[in-house]
This record gives sequence, structure tokens and C-alpha cells, in this order.
Amino acid sequence: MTTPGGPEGTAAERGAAFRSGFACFVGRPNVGKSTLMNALVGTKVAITSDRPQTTRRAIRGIVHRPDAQLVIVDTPGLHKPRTLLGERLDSLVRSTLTEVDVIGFCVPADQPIGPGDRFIARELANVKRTPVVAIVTKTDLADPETIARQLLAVQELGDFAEIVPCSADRGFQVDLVADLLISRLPEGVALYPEGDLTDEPEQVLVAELVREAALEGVRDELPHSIAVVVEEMAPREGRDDLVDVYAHLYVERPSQKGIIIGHKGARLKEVGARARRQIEALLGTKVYLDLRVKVAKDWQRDPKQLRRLGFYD
Ligand SMILES: Nc1nc2c(ncn2[C@@H]2O[C@H](COP(=O)(O)OP(=O)(O)OP(=O)(O)O)[C@@H](O)[C@H]2O)c(=O)[nH]1
Repeated sequence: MTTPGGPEGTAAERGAAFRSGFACFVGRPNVGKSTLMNALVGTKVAITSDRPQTTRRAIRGIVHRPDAQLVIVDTPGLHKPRTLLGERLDSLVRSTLTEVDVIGFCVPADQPIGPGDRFIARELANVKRTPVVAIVTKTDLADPETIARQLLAVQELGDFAEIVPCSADRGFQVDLVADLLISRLPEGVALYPEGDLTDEPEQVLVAELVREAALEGVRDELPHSIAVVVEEMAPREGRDDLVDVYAHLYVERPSQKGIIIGHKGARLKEVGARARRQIEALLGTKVYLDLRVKVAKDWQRDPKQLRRLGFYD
């Protein structure tokens, strides 16, 4: 096992080769994949929420180190397909698994291993070429005995290169997770300029922030029905401190439109204000946000609409 920043110093100091490559995280919904990626990268690039399956796009975060560059592809929860959208996510996940250099398989410390974890472990067993680091997440929510039992249970799930407990919330062993992933990367030059945190276009990040704001406080059935598209985003003419953002928030049914908008538009106003603050933090400028709610009937099941909303085959 690799020792983080061990007595020998960093790889660069030892004259070891620079490593670079791609990693992705899999795990059933809500196990803390996005939170861990954010902790590794050190800034907020993927959205998190306490609701399952909020991450739909492969957003990359980049860990820059003197000895390595680790590009993280954040995958959506791997799950059994239910809708067309589900099937798309799964094919996306499967192709991601074979393309990366190392996979982080997340299992939470505080919940017993279930059919979802086993399903993913079986999928991973089929991806023979890519090493898998099993990560027992959220250790702050479990006592040491439970964590120890979970580590043993995870060991039984498959043939893993490493098994490591960590808490992204407390920063416990996050560096070790990075070390273990990096140790599996091939030798190579940096793939992205230093300082780059993500190669997602800003518009996609902005759309994700709006969706995150819209998800806050809504009932369980709504999250999967919301999609956001930024139609236009540009600096206001003659101003270098203000960006205009025009975004459409799509729901599947007129009744959902009412929920999002709220009584006399109160809820939509709140969503807009919350999203605007986040977008301003991301862009570092003032933002005017024009947010419209639209109904795209059953968009999750309609290939044409899926493409329009950015989900490609
Ligand atoms: N206490 C604690 N909570 C955590 C930790 N990591 C994540 N969480 C919480 O768990 C919930 C889910 O975290 P996410 O990072 O969104 O999980 P995810 O696996 O990316 O979820 P999907 O996008 O649905 O696949 C959020 O409420 C997080 O705040 C942790 O280390 N400790």
C-alpha cells in the first residue's frame, strides 16, 4: 500500500516518474461520490444533494500535484435501467468504466451492503482491465467497529486493488484516496494546464447550479423530472462586471410547473436568487438571471427531447 507523503518525501522529490490519467467513481446513489470528488479537487465542481441521482453529467475535476495529475470523471449512479434516461446513464457509465485508468468504488460505512452494491460489484468484475479501489465513505457516520466490519464485507464483494476508508466531510484520508488512485495511473505528462479544475463548459456548470437550487426543498418525485438548459450567457454590453444568463427549467408536467413556480411566483424567485448567488461565485461577476419554467412532456422517455436537453446517445 502507498504511504501518503511518506518518510521518503513526494514522488517528485524522489525523482519518481510523473503520472497522469483518468479516474471515475461508481457507487449506488447517494453514497458520497460527488462530495468525495469535490474534496479531492478542493473546490465545488459537481453538484451534491441529499437526494439520489442528482449527478447526470460526466463532470471532470482535476487534481494537480507535483508528482501527478488525476482527472476525475464523475459518473452518475450506476443503477438498473428503469426509464430511457436510466438506460442512457448506464451505457455512459459502462463506457466510462473501460476508458479510465482506475475506478473508485464507493460504499458507505454507515449502511449495510445491499443489492445495489452487489449489482455494481458484479458489473465491475466484468471490467477486467481497469483496477478498482474500493472506498468506504462517510466514516464519520459509523463507529470503528462498524467500519471494520464494513471493510471486511467489502473485501468479500470482489477483487479490489485496495480498500480504503475515508470521510470526505471531515477530510479524513482524502489524500490517501488520491494517492491510491494516482499510484494506478500510467506514467505520462500533465493532460491539462495547471489551475484547470474542470473542462466542462461554464454554461453546463451554470445549468447544474440552477438545477441544484431548484431541487432544494422539493418533494421526492420531482428531482428526476427537472432539467435545465442555459440558452444564452454573455456579458452585458458595455459592462465588464455583469453577465446576463437566460435559462430554461424544464419539467415534465404542468402540475410540476406549479410546484416550481409556487404561490405568486414566490418559490421560483427563491430558486433564482439562490442560483444567482452560486453563479456569481462561480463566474466572479454580478449576474442577471432570467429563469423560465417550461413543460417538456415526459422528456425522460423521449429521445428527441433528451437530445435537446443535452443527453446524447
Ligand atoms: N456525514 C457525511 N455525509 C456525507 C459524506 N459524503 C457525502 N455525504 C452526504 O451524503 C449525501 C450524498 O452525497 P453525494 O456526494 O451527493 O452522493 P453521490 O453518490 O454523488 O450521489 P448521486 O449523485 O445521487 O449518485 C449528501 O447529503 C452529502 O452531504 C461524508 O463523508 N460524511
